[in-house]
Amino acid sequence: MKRNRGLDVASVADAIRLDAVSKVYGTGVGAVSALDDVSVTIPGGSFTAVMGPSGSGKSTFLHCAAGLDRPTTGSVHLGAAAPDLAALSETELTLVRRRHVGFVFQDFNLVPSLTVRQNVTLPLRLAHRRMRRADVTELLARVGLGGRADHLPSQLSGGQQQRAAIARSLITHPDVVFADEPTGALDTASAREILALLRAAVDDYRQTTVMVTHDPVAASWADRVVFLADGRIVDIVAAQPADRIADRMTRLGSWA
Ligand SMILES: Nc1ncnc2c1ncn2[C@@H]1O[C@H](COP(=O)(O)OP(=O)(O)OP(=O)(O)O)[C@@H](O)[C@H]1O
Repeated sequence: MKRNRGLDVASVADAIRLDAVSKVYGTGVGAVSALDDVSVTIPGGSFTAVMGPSGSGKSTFLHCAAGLDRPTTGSVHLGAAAPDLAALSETELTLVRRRHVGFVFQDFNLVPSLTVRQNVTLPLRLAHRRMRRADVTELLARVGLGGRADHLPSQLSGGQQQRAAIARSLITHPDVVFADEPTGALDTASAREILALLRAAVDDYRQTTVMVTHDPVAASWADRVVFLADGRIVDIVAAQPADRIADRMTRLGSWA
C-alpha cells in the first residue's frame, strides 16, 4: 500500500480551489455575510481541518466547497479541470456530488431500514454504478465492519455507524471526502478510531479529506488547519499538536 502524507508531495494537483468566494444569506438590512472573499486551495491527497468559532462560516465553507450550496460571488473548482461549481445547474451539481464527493455527517445519516451493506452501496446505486460484492466486503473489512454487513444501523454502536458512513463516503472513490463534525456525537475512544480511519484513507489511498471540527484533538490529525473568523480565513497552519491548535483558537480574534 502506498503511504503518502499530503503535504510531503511536491507537485500534487489541487483537489479544490476557491477563488474570492463570498456568501451572503438574505438581503437588505437582514443580510448576513457568512463567507467574505475566501480564496484557498486544498492539495490533492491532503487532510485539511477547518476550525473557527460558532458562526464563523465553517458549514457555509463546506457547503460551498462541496457543491451543496452556491456562493453569492466567486468560483469553486473541484479537481484541476473541473468546471466552476457556481455556474452549474442543480441537476449538474447533483451529478458532480454523486461522482466526485463523499460526505460524512455528525449524526451518520444512515438509512435505518437498510443494512450496512445496502447503506454503503447506496451511492453506487444512485450513480448507476456497480462494484463486485467482494470489493464491498473488502471495504467493510477495512473499516472494521467485516462481521456487520447484514446488520441494521440500530444494531450498531455510534462508532460503528460512523464507520459505515465512512465506507459509504469512500465507495465511489470520490475526489474529496467532506466530513462535518464527524466525531461530534462520539465518545473519546470511538472518536479516535474514526479519526484514525480518516487518516488511514489519506495515508494509504491519498484520499483528499476536508473536515470541519470544533475539536482541537480532531484537528490535530490533519495535515493542516484552516482557521475561519467572521467568514474570512485568518490563518492556515501545518499539522500541530492539539494544545497548540486550542491556543490558536483562543487567540483567533486578536490575530485576524
Ligand atoms: N440559511 C441561512 N440563512 C441565514 N443566515 C445563515 C444561514 N446559514 C448560516 N447563516 C449565518 O451565516 C453565518 C455563518 O454560519 P455557519 O453555519 O456557516 O457557521 P459555523 O462556523 O458552521 O457555525 P457553527 O459552528 O455554529 O455550526 C452565521 O452568522 C449564521 O447565522
